[in-house]
Amino acid sequence: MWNGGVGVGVQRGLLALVSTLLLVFLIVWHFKRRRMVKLIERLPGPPALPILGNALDVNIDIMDLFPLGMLVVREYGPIMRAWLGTAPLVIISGAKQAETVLCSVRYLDKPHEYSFFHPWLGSTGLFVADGPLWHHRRRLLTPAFHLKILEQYVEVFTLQTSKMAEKLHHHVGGEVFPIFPYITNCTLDAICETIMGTSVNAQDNPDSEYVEAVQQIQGLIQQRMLNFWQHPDFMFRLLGYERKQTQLLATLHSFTRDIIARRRELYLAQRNHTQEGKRPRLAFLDLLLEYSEDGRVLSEQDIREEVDLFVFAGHDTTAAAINWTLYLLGDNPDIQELVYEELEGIFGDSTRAANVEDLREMRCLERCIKEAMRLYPSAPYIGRVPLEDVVIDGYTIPAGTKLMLLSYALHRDPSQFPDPEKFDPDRFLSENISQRHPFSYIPFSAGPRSCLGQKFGMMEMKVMLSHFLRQYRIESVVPKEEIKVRSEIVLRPNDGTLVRLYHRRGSCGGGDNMNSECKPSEGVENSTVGKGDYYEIRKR
Ligand code: HEM
Repeated sequence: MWNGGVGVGVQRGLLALVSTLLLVFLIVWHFKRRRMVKLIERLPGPPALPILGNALDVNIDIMDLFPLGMLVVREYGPIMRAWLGTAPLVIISGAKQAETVLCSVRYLDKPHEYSFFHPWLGSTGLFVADGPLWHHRRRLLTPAFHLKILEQYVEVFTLQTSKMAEKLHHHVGGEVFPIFPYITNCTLDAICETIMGTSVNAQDNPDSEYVEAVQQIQGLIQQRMLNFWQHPDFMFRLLGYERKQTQLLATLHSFTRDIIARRRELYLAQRNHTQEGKRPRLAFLDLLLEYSEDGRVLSEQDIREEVDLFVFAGHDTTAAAINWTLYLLGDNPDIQELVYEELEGIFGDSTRAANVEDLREMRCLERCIKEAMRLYPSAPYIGRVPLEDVVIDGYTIPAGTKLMLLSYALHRDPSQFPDPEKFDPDRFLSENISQRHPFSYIPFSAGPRSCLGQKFGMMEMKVMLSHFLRQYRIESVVPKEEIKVRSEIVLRPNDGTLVRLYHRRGSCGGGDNMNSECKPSEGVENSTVGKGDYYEIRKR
């Protein structure tokens, strides 16, 4: 009886202590956040629950997120707030507001979620690094994307598209099939060959360990970003995802390390060649090897991280943009005919491959690509975190607040793009561009941290699309109003984009024909890069 009385007393005492501590914690927390909450609450935004904020509103199907986003930004305007639990999120969907964020070097850091890429891409690589480290890497890597260097890649893009066209051959004639997986494997082959100088043969061998690991790691990171309960490391571990990630990383990293080792041997052999005055620069990796010769500028690990980054940043984004352009052309046969006429004007009856001069002539195709990236930007949102308080459109946003630039909504602003859902490539005629705010269209982001691979991507898309459209007529099966997109890091079609294909060249079969005559482009022939070196590398 007496003992029981003491036990109850101790329990009550403990409860009172814990409650007091919790109360003190909540009061301190509340006062610390008071200024931030006050500033954020000045922004328009939907009503939020205590603690949960708007978390329940966004706990919906991944396909419904962007339609919901469109509704809220139309209701609350180009700068608005939401609460993800107790954390504020400022959503920007106006050109003027986007300009303030993207143009300032003070707001360059990326949100915490980007750190989920660290195990794969490292924490010092260009895409994920912040501050002075990012500056240094950006300066170092920019020369690798000089037009003269990119021109030599036209040949790779052509060869890979020829392969894709050949594989699509058996679908011709009215069968409905999803085209997106073909495009993804094609761009993966192209990026690996241009960045690492090595073919991964994703098109011939889509089930290879490396190809599967590239797809799966992106899926893991993607789902971790979207599901906040997987954010803490211990939860990620507890749910078994970390083990899976470690397995995938073993495959990915050992593959890249092996490539680098083999390429280094080749590089050293070629360097000796150079001393005789014949040195080619072949792949992006060669430039990195050059920087690392004395081990001071880039370490072995730095090189691996950058190579992995460029494979990641350069293949899915381009695949998605090619996919959406094809989808929209298949949905707008009259515009597809205009593109085909343009290509006929450039190539006539010839089945030769495109060269750099041809690419410059493809103005109608370029407008279609740009319009497709307006409606379906490969990177539908861009994250930033200001390092100090910033004033955007008259609102003070406290340092550390997560900013989300929603390009998907920005590109549908009716004040900049009247009748925004309509596919109208003429919006990109120069007289129409000059009427718009320069930040109303940002598929490659903008400002100092914009996409480094923009020219590379544009060139690749033009080569691949022109090659494809000269051979095939495409018909989209699902009308645009019924299209569902997955609101992920890269904007993918939910159904793989269902299409039908028809030959352009009747019974002679464009695919085979064009393959047989596919020559290295003039750009490569005339460039300063040593002729035939590409093939030399591939044979080895
Ligand atoms: C259609 C194709 C592409 C699109 C739409 C695209 C879009 C973007 C966007 C929106 C960003 C900014 C991301 C952010 O700040 O969060 C970005 C960054 C980047 N992109 Fe691309 N990209 C494409 C192709 C490529 C290619 C082919 C490469 C490389 C070969 C590449 C390399 C990069 C790199 C390295 C960055 C980081 C730049 C930095 O932080 O300084 N991209 N891209």
